[in-house]
Amino acid sequence: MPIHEIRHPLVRHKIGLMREGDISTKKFRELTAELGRLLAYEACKDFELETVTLQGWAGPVEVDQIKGKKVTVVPILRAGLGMLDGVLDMIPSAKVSVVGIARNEETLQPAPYFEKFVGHLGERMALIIDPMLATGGSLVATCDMLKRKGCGQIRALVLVAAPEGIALMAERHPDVEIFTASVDSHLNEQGYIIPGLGDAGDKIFGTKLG
Ligand SMILES: O=P(O)(O)OC[C@H]1O[C@H](OP(=O)(O)OP(=O)(O)O)[C@H](O)[C@@H]1O
Ligand SMILES: O=c1cc[nH]c(=O)[nH]1
Ligand SMILES: [Mg+2]
Repeated sequence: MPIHEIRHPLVRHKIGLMREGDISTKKFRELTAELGRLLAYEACKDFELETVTLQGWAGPVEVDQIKGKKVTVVPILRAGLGMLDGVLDMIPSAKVSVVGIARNEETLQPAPYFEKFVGHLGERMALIIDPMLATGGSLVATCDMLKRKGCGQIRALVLVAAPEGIALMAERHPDVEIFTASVDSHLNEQGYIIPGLGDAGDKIFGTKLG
């Protein structure tokens, strides 16, 4: 399963800024959207082009256009919503499918609670978005759902990935390519990524207690 850790300086800089312990909700949210944009840019870089002829200002001109690519972006609620606007800035014609999964904080198992997929998933590439790939349970469950609906082309965009989650995806969904701003060190006993970002959902929505 290919894992693409994007080493572009803008990505390295922005993911670094997100690690500041007392970062504001506003800043965390802005950086999440910006990195969503940059990861989407990378995830589309092998899309096929075709040449079409337009009437330009000085006569006919041949230009490149993306060849009939149908995409559905799949945010995993809640935290995945933080990346959605940035990804749609890059792929404005994409349809959006939504999956709700809550990770049980004791067992770390994913508990799906919502799904609403667009049609014709067999013809679309799914771009799953979620800031955090920790144990991998939530991403594996989302890929399971998409494949049950007939989706055969899946990519995942995550801000930070733990080796444990990458390994689970390699075992369960080796065909799914993952694009990330950082492969981090490990998970702590509570299943949080170290050094990581903390609880991304709480930071995006401002629900952190205390
Ligand atoms: O790889 P995993 O071990 O499954 O953990 C990662 C998941 O946990 C977080 O969501 P959470 O369940 O906390 O929900 P939230 O987005 O509503 O905060 C995160 O956004 C991922 O979806
Ligand atoms: O480090 C982690 C792990 C799961 N979910 C998060 O938001 N952060
Ligand atoms: Mg959370």
